[in-house]
Amino acid sequence: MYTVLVSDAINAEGLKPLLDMPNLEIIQKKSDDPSVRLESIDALLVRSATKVTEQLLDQMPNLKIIGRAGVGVDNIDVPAATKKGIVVVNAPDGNTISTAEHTFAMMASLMRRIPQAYVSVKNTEWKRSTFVGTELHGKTLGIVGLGRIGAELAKRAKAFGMTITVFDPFLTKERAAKLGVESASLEQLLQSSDIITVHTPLTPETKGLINSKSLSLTKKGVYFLNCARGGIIDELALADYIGSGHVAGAALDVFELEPPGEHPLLKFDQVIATPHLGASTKEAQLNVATQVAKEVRLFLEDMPVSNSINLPAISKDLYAKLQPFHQLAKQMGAILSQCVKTGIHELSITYSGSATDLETPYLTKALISGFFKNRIDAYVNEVNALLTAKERGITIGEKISVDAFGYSNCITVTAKGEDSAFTVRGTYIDHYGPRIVFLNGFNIDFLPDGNLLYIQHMDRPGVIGRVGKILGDLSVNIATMQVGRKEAGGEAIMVLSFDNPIEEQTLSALSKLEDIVSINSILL
Ligand SMILES: NC(=O)c1ccc[n+]([C@@H]2O[C@H](COP(=O)([O-])OP(=O)(O)OC[C@H]3O[C@@H](n4cnc5c(N)ncnc54)[C@H](O)[C@@H]3O)[C@@H](O)[C@H]2O)c1
Ligand SMILES: O=C(O)CC[C@@H](O)C(=O)O
Repeated sequence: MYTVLVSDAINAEGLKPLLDMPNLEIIQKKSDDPSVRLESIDALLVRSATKVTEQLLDQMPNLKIIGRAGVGVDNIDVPAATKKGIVVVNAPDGNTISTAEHTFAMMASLMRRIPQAYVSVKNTEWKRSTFVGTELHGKTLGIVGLGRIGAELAKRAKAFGMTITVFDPFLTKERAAKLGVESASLEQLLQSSDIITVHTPLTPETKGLINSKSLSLTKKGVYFLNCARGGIIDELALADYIGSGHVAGAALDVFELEPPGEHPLLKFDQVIATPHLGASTKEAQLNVATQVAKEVRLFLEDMPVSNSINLPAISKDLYAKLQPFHQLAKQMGAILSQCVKTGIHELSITYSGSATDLETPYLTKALISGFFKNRIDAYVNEVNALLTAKERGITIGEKISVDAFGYSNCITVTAKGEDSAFTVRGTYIDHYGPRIVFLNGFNIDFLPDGNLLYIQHMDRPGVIGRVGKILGDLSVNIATMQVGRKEAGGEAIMVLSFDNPIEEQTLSALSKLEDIVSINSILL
């Protein structure tokens, strides 16, 4: 049974993928509502109002996924979520068109003074000469950040006969040419634009990107737009430049603090504003809610998600290929963890044969998460696997090799400690399944699943029989048994599988047997 908390106003129809899911309860309440049992929540769905802070996450130990019905995740402490292994997904393109259209509407309104004229007419005035505007045609629009929204805005502005200058450090020449925009430095953009609009995410690099210094480079009479995030344009600096008459006006959909209340910028008649409405259309809200609900459902059904902020994107087709190896890698990590009881400082993973064609970094993370699963008292998954290893001083090495030891593919992992090393090798055989084919120096062949016993013993007559007898005497049924040795009379291993977990008294009885070197119970 999963519990999903929807803590912002999210389109109800869009939640259908979750509403249709069996064994799932949806609670639609604010996260600070005292009736909400935060500790029981598995998934949290938000827009921009809920601030998903580390403190909130600390109260949600069961939380596995946060879905943001929108683009910007600046209201979510993503590093804190990542550290806790919580997947963060968003709906990156569901509101692109709506936000681009809103930005365009704001630009046209700003230049033609439509909001001011509207208020005047409503006040029974008819001041035609007061509201003389400026055409968009022939003007240079400077776009800072040419991602999804910036690009859609550029298309619309071009249709209105505007010249587009773009500053985006990640913009390639090919994409600029394809969109018919001119790529420029921020300085060039500031100096040449008649209207400047920002469409970057709010990050430590973009906070205050437009500040007093940048404003001093702009043309007198320039206009500014911010329909991305409050804070990308320094609000007080902008207010100074509007106050001095250098900046002719601004259109703002977003503020550093929302709602802005009595804000210095709102005192200017030449500033128009909307209450963060960029994505507020029926279409966008349905799109983002559906997109994020689908993602959360996929995740809860153990399927790959495509729009995660802190997990690599894996398509359904790719995951279908990856899934058997993903499971194998997790099991190998868990086997290693239960066989190696001492501290380790390195996990070295080698992919061979056709396994090298797979998304190996993802498999490495799965293997590490399997390794930590029963070893530490924290939730470790692909999201925080590397971070967890780093925090515990474990170096991760990933290699590829052509030598697949006679198999078509294999994954080999070695855990290295102070003066010991333990190696596990696994393969996936089509139409047969996953097999562990090498364990701590011994060739072997067993299915990594269920309740296993790994016994290291001396290769002497009667050992296997004695193990069988003890288990029989204790009414423990052996499901399968595989043996392996390096040389006659030397050390050997046996791996047994059982229908039920092995009890402590069975382990104790087996460990007292002659010629037994060590016994490990492995639960997968
Ligand atoms: N007002 C609203 O309701 C609303 C709606 C949707 C999105 N947004 C905001 O708009 C932002 C952009 O959305 P998007 O879907 O276009 O995102 P996007 O990721 O497609 O585009 C962001 C662009 O910014 C560029 N960029 C990043 N750092 C930069 C920097 N330092 N200088 C210049 N460019 C930089 C990136 O290269 C990218 O091309 C979102 O992050 C969100 O905060 C607001
Ligand atoms: O939830 C909203 O309406 C705002 C969404 C918007 O700011 C976004 O980043 O997608």
